[in-house]
Amino acid sequence: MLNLFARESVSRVTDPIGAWLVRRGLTPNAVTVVGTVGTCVAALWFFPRGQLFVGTMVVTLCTFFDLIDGAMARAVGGGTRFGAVLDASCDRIADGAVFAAIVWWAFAVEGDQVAAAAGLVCLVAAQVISYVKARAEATGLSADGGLVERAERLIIALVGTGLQGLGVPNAAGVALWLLAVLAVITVVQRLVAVHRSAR
Ligand SMILES: CCCCCCCC/C=C\CCCCCCCC(=O)OC[C@H](COP(=O)(O)O[C@@H]1[C@H](O)[C@H](OP(=O)(O)O)[C@@H](O)[C@H](O)[C@H]1O)OC(=O)CCCCCCC/C=C\CCCCCCCC
Ligand SMILES: Nc1ccn([C@@H]2O[C@H](COP(=O)(O)O)[C@@H](O)[C@H]2O)c(=O)n1
Ligand SMILES: [Mg+2]
Ligand SMILES: [Mg+2]
Repeated sequence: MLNLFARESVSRVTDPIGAWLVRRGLTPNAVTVVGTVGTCVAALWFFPRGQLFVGTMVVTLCTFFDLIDGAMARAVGGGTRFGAVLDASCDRIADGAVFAAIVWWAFAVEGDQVAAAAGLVCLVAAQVISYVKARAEATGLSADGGLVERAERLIIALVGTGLQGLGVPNAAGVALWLLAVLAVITVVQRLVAVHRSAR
């Protein structure tokens, strides 16, 4: 949804930043890798220590690199095929680290097995949502869209951890269960889209 409706407005902010970074000599691939490493290190450092609010802020900042790398690619004339694969692969690594760190927090710090279970569903469903699209595209089919694409998934999870970090009880658990349900629905939506596209 955000991919459809927010991308243009976000690009108005990110495109000038991307063009400026390119002029400074940075490459899209470097920004993709730095953002991914930053996201992984921040999530795996802060969340398992129970530092949810600061962790949410740093992870959020690092995920913005993913909006900038595409803007830089556009500034250099559309990017490369390797860059597109690197970007999508790094997204999967970052998503894995974010949800693994939240599951770790829920299980080891909170002792909340119900939230940890929801986090595991989110972890697997997030990977499958993207895999269905990638596999469909590799076969010449399409499977775009769905209720929770990557931006929505990150926003729901990070609002949950951010609010929990501010002291709102069960915010992360509620966000994880909501996201788990929406993510499973999205897997089904993408499979239906592939089926339609195959016909
Ligand atoms: C009181 C509590 C406080 C809590 C505060 C925290 C709240 C958290 C709030 C926001 C966090 C937002 C993080 C969102 C980051 C979004 C990054 C992102 O993933 O963008 C997605 C997309 C770019 O996608 P890519 O092409 O790089 O990746 C594709 C994606 O991985 C697909 O995955 P799938 O959906 O299939 O699972 C793959 O299939 C595909 O292969 C792959 O290419 O960009 C967009 O969708 C554009 C719209 C994003 C809208 C984000 C809204 C963020 C809100 C504000 C942005 C303001 C911009 C300012 C930028 C400043 C930069 C310095
Ligand atoms: N290192 C990179 C990163 C991205 N690209 C290109 O940008 C597209 C993604 O743009 P977003 O605005 O959605 O982030 C991606 O599909 C590539 O075409 C790149 O070339 N190198
Ligand atoms: Mg990107
Ligand atoms: Mg990306």
